[in-house]
Amino acid sequence: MTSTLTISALTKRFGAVTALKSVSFDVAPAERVALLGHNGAGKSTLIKTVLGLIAPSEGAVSVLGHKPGSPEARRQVAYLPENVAFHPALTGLEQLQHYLILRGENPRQAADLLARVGLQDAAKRRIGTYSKGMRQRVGLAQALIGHPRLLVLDEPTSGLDPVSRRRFYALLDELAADGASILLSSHALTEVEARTDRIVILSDGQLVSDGSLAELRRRADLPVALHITPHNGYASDIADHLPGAIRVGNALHLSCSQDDKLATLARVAELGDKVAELEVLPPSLEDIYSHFSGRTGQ
Ligand SMILES: Nc1ncnc2c1ncn2[C@@H]1O[C@H](COP(=O)(O)OP(=O)(O)OP(=O)(O)O)[C@@H](O)[C@H]1O
Repeated sequence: MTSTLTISALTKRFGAVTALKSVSFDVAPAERVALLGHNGAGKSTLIKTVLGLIAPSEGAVSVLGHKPGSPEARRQVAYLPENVAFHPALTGLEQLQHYLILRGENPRQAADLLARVGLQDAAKRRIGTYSKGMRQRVGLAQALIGHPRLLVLDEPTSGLDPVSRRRFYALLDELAADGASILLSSHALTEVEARTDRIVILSDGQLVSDGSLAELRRRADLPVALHITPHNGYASDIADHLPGAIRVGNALHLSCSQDDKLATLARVAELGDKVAELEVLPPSLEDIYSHFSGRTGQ
């Protein structure tokens, strides 16, 4: 199947700064790909290159076989920036009609587009009265003009509440089901985990990981944590039976590699009634992200 987006050995330098270092990946039709990375990792630079706003220093980008920024590519790509700005005095309907006219499309589509993003009831209200989530949805409605094959979304849900985020991703799911590809940048692995098919992680301009969350989890091979709550008086017995267990309050904490998980659980099972409760905690998404991005706390 022909890729919607192909990025081949893309390098971008700004003077002495190399913002992207030989980055390669594809986005297939109907695929939802999250682009993650710390501040300055190169996400915006990559997005700008895909949109044709800046040229690669080396390597190539192809959007449905076209050069980014070419009229053919622009017709098929839509972009939603992190902070969308609209004219506050225009209604949602007027703003959309204006964009449709600029794109040479029939302005009558405005009401349908607004309904698609759930803004039908607010269509005739001034955008100045919209919440951030509503403005973001106007942005998405604008991005839907002309049935783009690739949607490029730069931190589309930053500042949105959990319900608005869920609605936003539900709409992206519909678009992907219609065959559109989605490339969205984010800082939050937790947020994109269930909503994207693949996660690409950039770190200092390099692609450090590319795969589904399950693949990243396997590749990271981070330890599993076990939290054991002993029945009264058995903490010492359990600690003796499980070398490496550390007492934390009333519980005992233990960690083991993925490969040792079953053997460790078998050791815990040997303790029988001495154990009141057992919790098995796989590595968190943040742990996985930190592992690949080489950073913590982001
Ligand atoms: N026009 C420019 N001139 C010089 N350096 C730049 C330019 N644009 C980006 N850079 C540098 O390139 C690197 C990557 O920046 P970029 O904006 O792509 O990161 P990012 O991952 O989008 O970060 P953030 O999450 O903070 O938006 C940074 O070191 C940045 O300072």
